[in-house]
Amino acid sequence: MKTIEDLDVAGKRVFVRADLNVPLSDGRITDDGRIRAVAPTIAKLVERGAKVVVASHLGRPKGAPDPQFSLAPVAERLGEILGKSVAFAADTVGESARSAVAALADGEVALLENLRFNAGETSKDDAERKAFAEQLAALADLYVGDGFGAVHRKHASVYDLPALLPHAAGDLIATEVGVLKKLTEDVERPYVVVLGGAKVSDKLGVIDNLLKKADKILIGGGMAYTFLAAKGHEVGISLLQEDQKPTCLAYLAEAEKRGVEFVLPVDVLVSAEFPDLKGKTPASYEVVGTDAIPADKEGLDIGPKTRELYAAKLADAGTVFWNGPMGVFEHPDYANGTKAVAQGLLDSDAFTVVGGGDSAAAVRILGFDETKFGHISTGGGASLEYLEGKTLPGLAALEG
Ligand SMILES: Nc1ncnc2c1ncn2[C@@H]1O[C@H](COP(=O)(O)OP(=O)(O)O)[C@@H](O)[C@H]1O
Ligand SMILES: O=C(OP(=O)(O)O)[C@H](O)COP(=O)(O)O
Repeated sequence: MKTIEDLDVAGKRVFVRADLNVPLSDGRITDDGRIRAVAPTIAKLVERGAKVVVASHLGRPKGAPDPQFSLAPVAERLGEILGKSVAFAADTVGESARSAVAALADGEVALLENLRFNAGETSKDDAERKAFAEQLAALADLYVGDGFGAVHRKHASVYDLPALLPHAAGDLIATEVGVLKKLTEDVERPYVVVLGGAKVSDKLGVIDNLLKKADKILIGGGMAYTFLAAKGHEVGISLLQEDQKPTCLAYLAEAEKRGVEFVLPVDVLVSAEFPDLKGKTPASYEVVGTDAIPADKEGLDIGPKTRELYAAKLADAGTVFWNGPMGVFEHPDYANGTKAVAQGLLDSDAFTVVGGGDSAAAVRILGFDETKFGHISTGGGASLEYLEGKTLPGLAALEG
């Protein structure tokens, strides 16, 4: 893979595909980790006299403009981090983008509006994706892929665009791949994988491969309920991937066959309502065993017994990979499971890797010192698929 040092960027328009998918609350950025992570690449290009065109997705808008997913607040924050103003284009490939790029002097930066406001970005139709990539290619001379969190997506700006322009990997991708590669080689054992979060359908599949590598797998967050339901428990109105129940049962059987400790929550915090994440008014919840979840309630965090159990399972770890918060950590009443796992990582002597936009944000928002972890990856799904040994579209495209 080429690096940005291999590109002659001075005076050229350089398209940087970043992952600036940061958590927002009421239009305010609650954690800027992903912006800080890619800023050194942008600063290096600025230093070398490039005209830098930055692009990213944010959230999952449905292929059309949706103001709640605008990158405008990110342009401002990126400018603060870089210490220079960042022009913001109100569209991605339209008049605003064209004029913002045309107005760039050497060493200046513009951020385009959310790539996913265009249906072509995520289209499953190759021709539609390529057509959008061609529109993006018209805005630049060179391409730098540095959106590690999105390299597992076969999307126009990640996969198709690098084929149209001379390209290289940015420094963030190089660092991420360097660390994660170590976890695919010989790891210090016991190797413990902790999985949670809300992107259940995306991430259940990776367990198949992790069963061949890990010594213990601890499940929490929204991921737990499909397993509990598969085992015949009532899960009320919790996150559930009904069609994946047979897969979950197969994983549990395979874990037993291989001697992998597969651990599910023994108790959870349940509520009839999703918490108020804006005002953070106190939640009303109860702690129940996972064999006693009421039919009209939703599981929103792991309970105190599970916190203790997971801390004990982490204590003797040699290596830990963790993706996905244990609960709806954005509300203080449901943050204790995530805190306990973060603390469990720090209390062990293990080499610890935390991956994922929300997991990394959770660690910082909950007050942990990020430098105490072995590595904080900007990608959750991306790092899991990398650990699976899969060819990731966004990395393969940079190799070609
Ligand atoms: N039990 C749960 N029910 C609903 N959402 C949950 C639950 N546990 C965690 N979450 C949510 O999961 C989200 C993060 O999931 P995900 O995107 O998969 O993680 P990451 O970004 O770290 O890869 C958080 O917003 C959190 O509120
Ligand atoms: O937040 C992301 O992934 P993650 O939650 O797995 O870390 C990336 O920005 C990818 O977003 P997507 O899962 O909507 O494609």
